[in-house]
Amino acid sequence: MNKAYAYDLIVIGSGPSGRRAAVQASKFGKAVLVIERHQKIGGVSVHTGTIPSKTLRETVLNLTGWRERGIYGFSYRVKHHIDAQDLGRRLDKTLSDKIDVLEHQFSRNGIDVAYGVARFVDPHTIEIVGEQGRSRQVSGKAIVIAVGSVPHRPDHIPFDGKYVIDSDAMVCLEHIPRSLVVIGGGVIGIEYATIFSALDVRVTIVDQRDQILDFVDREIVQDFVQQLRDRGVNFRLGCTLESIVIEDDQPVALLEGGRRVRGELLLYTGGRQGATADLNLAAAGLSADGRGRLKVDANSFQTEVPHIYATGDVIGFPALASTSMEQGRIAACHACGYAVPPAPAFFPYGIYSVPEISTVGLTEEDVQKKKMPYETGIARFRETSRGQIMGETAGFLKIIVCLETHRLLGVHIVGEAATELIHIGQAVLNFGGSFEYFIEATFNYPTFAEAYKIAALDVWNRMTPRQDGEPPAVAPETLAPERAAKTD
Ligand SMILES: Cc1cc2nc3c(=O)[nH]c(=O)nc-3n(C[C@H](O)[C@H](O)[C@H](O)COP(=O)(O)OP(=O)(O)OC[C@H]3O[C@@H](n4cnc5c(N)ncnc54)[C@H](O)[C@@H]3O)c2cc1C
Ligand SMILES: NC(=O)c1ccc[n+]([C@@H]2O[C@H](COP(=O)([O-])OP(=O)(O)OC[C@H]3O[C@@H](n4cnc5c(N)ncnc54)[C@H](O)[C@@H]3O)[C@@H](O)[C@H]2O)c1
Repeated sequence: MNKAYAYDLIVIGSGPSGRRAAVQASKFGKAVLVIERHQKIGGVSVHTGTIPSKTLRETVLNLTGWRERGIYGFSYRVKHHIDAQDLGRRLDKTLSDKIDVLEHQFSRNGIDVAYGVARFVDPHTIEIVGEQGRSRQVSGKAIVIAVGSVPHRPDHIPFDGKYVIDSDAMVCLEHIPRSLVVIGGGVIGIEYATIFSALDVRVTIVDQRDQILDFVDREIVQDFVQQLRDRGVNFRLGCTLESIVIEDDQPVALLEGGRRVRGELLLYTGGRQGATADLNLAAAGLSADGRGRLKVDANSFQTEVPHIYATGDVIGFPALASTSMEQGRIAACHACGYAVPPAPAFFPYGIYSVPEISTVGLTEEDVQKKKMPYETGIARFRETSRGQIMGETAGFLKIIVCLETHRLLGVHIVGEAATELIHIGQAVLNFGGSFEYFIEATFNYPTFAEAYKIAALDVWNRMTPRQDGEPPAVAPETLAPERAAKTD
């Protein structure tokens, strides 16, 4: 242990990034303290965000029999009357198992945990204010701020926990509403909207933008939106929420231009903000932006005060549990004097809507903007044997390929297992591989992964000279030399 300070590393926050930072530093033999304001470790990810929402999704898919409807018809149900208690039961078990694993991880790695609100006294000293206002001070050679984020709650939204709620309240609903209005078609809004639509709840999604999920490839979003419209989800896009009133025991969203949208419950998911309000950042020589976020060096995650790092949601984009964990690990390595390379260029997005969406690399819109010569290949899941066995009637995988180098530029998937499948594309992309890898490699059969081969063949067929005199869809000079030779 460093003599001048009580701890080598103090981590504020026990979410994914704080946990990774703490465990990494303890593996280097450092004395580590994690400070957590809640009574259980885990962060947003475990208590109100990632794990609860994904558990809820899995419960809904299982109890409704959603995955079997392609085979047995749309009226197929595993359980006919699903109530909030049915949803809560699995959630309680998953969360208590998860917390147990995390607590054991901390104790076997010798990580100290202090429960209370952390605030800076000076750049190396933190006061921990516990229950009943009891406080103590600790000092650390290095500090990681991993305080995460909280839902953005604008003043004009009348949150009351009954008619108008934010995403934190979605994990403890006492009953399932018959209709739901979701304000905000970002990832959180879309995930909950589609999970509740799978429960036969009437859902309306309102967003001020003309399109939802604007960072996702348009062809994927168009297919996704069409699937949702087909099952009765309503969209009010390009509509800004002005205010909310309660009429006849129901919330009514009043939209710019006079439109009204009514439902039994209104979920507001208009973004999140960094949870820095209680940190007394000025005492550490730091300040946050208007949304509570901190600025860091993109490679080391150091703030302007070099021994203080910030990781996870508190630094803003991309604000994912997956990327937050990596940031925490890299920051701890840097703080402990261990050089690690920066994270690979492309990370995946997994949107756990019903159906799933996952994406890595450039979208078709990106390559068009960059004026790169490209070709796309598509595989429908219903064309894969695994898809047929599982009754998949929708969903597809799209690859984008550079015509000059044949390198894979992007992979975009909507449908079952998208969030797992994406990692095959991610590996090829980050290793700089060409799409021919998918053609030459042998895949397990039957699998959804076969879709990569089908999509790659789709590209290949369009690039390959035909023997019936018809020109190929893509000029032959775009073929790599060794490929052109093979087709002679
Ligand atoms: C509904 C929802 C679904 C999501 N789904 C996904 C998903 O499927 N996949 C994905 O990758 N990401 C998902 N996310 C995002 C993911 O949860 C976050 O990116 C992740 O939790 C951020 O981790 P973090 O370590 O930055 O902080 P957090 O998980 O936010 O944890 C921060 C911790 O710091 C503590 N803290 C704050 N201030 C103080 C203080 N002053 N003193 C002491 N402790 C403090 C908090 O109590 C909290 O426990 C989802 C988020 C939400 C809200
Ligand atoms: N699966 C995942 O990876 C996952 C899941 C959930 C959350 N997250 C993370 O959580 C973060 C927050 O997600 P989010 O969905 O709350 O925020 P967001 O910022 O992504 O989306 C908010 C949406 O609300 C709309 N909006 C805001 N105010 C509005 C108004 N007054 N009227 C109409 N529309 C309005 C915005 O146009 C935007 O589309 C994201 O950054 C995401 O990375 C990730």
